[in-house]
Formats: sequence, structure tokens, C-alpha cells
Amino acid sequence: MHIVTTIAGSDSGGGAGIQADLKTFQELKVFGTSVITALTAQNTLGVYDVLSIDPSFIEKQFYALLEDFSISAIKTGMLFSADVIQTIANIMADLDIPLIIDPVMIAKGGESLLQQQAIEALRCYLLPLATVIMPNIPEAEVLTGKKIDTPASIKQAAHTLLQLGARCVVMKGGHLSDKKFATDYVFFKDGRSFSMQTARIATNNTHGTGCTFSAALTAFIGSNLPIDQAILEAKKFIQLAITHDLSIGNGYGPTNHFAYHKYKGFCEVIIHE
Ligand SMILES: Nc1ncnc2c1ncn2[C@@H]1O[C@H](COP(=O)(O)OP(=O)(O)O)[C@@H](O)[C@H]1O
Ligand SMILES: Cc1ncc(COP(=O)(O)O)c(N)n1
Repeated sequence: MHIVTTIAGSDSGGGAGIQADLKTFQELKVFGTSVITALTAQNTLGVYDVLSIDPSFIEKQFYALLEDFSISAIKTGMLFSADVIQTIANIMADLDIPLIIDPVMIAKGGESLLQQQAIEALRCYLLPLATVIMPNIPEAEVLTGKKIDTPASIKQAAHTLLQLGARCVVMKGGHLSDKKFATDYVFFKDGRSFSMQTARIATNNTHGTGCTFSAALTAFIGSNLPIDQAILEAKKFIQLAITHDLSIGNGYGPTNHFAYHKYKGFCEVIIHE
């Protein structure tokens, strides 16, 4: 049994954060463990409050896992503050475990999940430790300080993130204006790149898409799938979770974490090398 860890915030609404990650891990048959960085009072309508967890207690959670388990992959989601990022980075720097970073900044409803002062800490301390960083377009713009709206600017931003130390960048295209396709762009340190294109689904039920995608990638990497295959299967997982949405709640509803097993033979992803 492969054991993986999510370091993220709790979403009381169950569609994003720790809850989305553990549901995804369970579906992909890895044993999920967690380090909770913050609690949110949240549903599909919005984030009503955030309670940050003291970094010393975050450290205790992390060390408790490391003492007892052989962890095969770790992901980070909502980290909230510079202190938390520094704490996680200090521990991660001594480990030889693949790290998948979802640089969560803003919830779908517009509430901030990362303090402004934490952006520099993310860039300087955590990003250089990334096996894969998977920003959405607004997050990549914040991390690189450049507007991203053309294929050339996507490539340029990915290269900036690779130069900062990440080994692979998955630029998620959900926020691009393409009405027909949802395209993600993958770039590796060795110069290789490819894109993955799926049909764009007309739905507001996209709460937790980034969390679910990065949790699926963590599960596949933690199960020793080669990285290209892990990224492709994770894209299928999120595409099916969006396609077969659940219509839960009255706002931006969650994705369907059950869909992959039922429909995985029926997901077309167009790859461009
Ligand atoms: N309407 C949609 N239809 C299909 N895939 C989507 C849709 N919106 C987002 N995605 C996909 O979901 C994943 C998360 O994308 P994105 O929305 O860019 O990130 P985030 O959830 O972090 O804001 C990506 O693989 C993206 O292509
Ligand atoms: C605790 C927590 N973590 C992350 C997100 C981002 O979710 P989304 O993928 O919808 O941007 C969230 N809303 N809440």
C-alpha cells in the first residue's frame, strides 16, 4: 500500500482542500495522510472565515507522519502564511520524497487563501523543492510577475518557474478564454514539453478542481507511475470529475471524485508534443 500526504487547508464544504485530496487518494487506492495548515468555514457559496494553525503544531503533525510512515509522495495546497511555508520547506528540504505543489492563492469565490507576504516565501523556499508545480494562470502570473495570455507567454512563465528550481511545471489552462477546450501545458527541466487538451465542460461546478487534479497526480506519482503517464491519468481524473459533476450546494459545486473509476475508459485527452 502506497502512502501519500496532503499538506493543505480543511474545506468544511468537502469539495476542495484536505477533503478533496483524501477523497481522491481513496479513489486511487493509496493510503492518504494529512497535515492540516488551516481550517476554513466554507461551502460552495464562499469562504466565511479562516483559522490558521500554529506552525509549531503543523510541524508536529508532519513529524508524526514521518516518524511512522514511509511516504511515497507529498502535495501542498493552501498554506496561508509565510511562516507555514517556511516550516514546511525546512522539513521538506531534508526529505527525498516527490513534492507536488498546487500554489493555492484565491478561492473560486474570490477570497484569499494565501497572505500577500507569503508569495515571496513560496517562490524562494518551497518552489525550488518542487518535483511538479501546477499553477493556474492567475497564480503563474503572480509567481512570475508577468501577464500570461498567449502561448509564448505560457512558455516564458513556465521557463521562469523551472529556473526557480521546479523540475516540472504544469500550467493549468482552466482560466484561459478558450470556450471549446481546457488545455494544460507541461514543461520539464530537460526541455521536453507537451500539452493536454480536453473538451471544456460548461459548468459552474469547479470548486476544488485544482486540489483534485494535484491530489490525483500525487497519488499516481506515489504509486510509481512514470511522470508523463501520471500527469495524463491525473488530467483524465479531473476531466471526468468535472464532466460528471454532482450539483451539490447552491454556488460553485464540487467535482465528482467517484467518476474516474466508473468512466475512465471514456475520456479523450488530445496530446500535442
Ligand atoms: N470547465 C472546464 N472543463 C474542463 N476542464 C476544466 C474546466 N475548468 C478547469 N478545467 C481543468 O481543471 C484543472 C484545474 O484547472 P484551473 O481551473 O486552471 O485551476 P484551479 O482549479 O487551480 O483554478 C485543469 O486541468 C483545467 O484544464
Ligand atoms: C481549503 C481550501 N483549499 C483550496 C481551495 C481552492 O479551491 P479551488 O480548487 O476551487 O480553487 C479552497 N477553496 N479551500
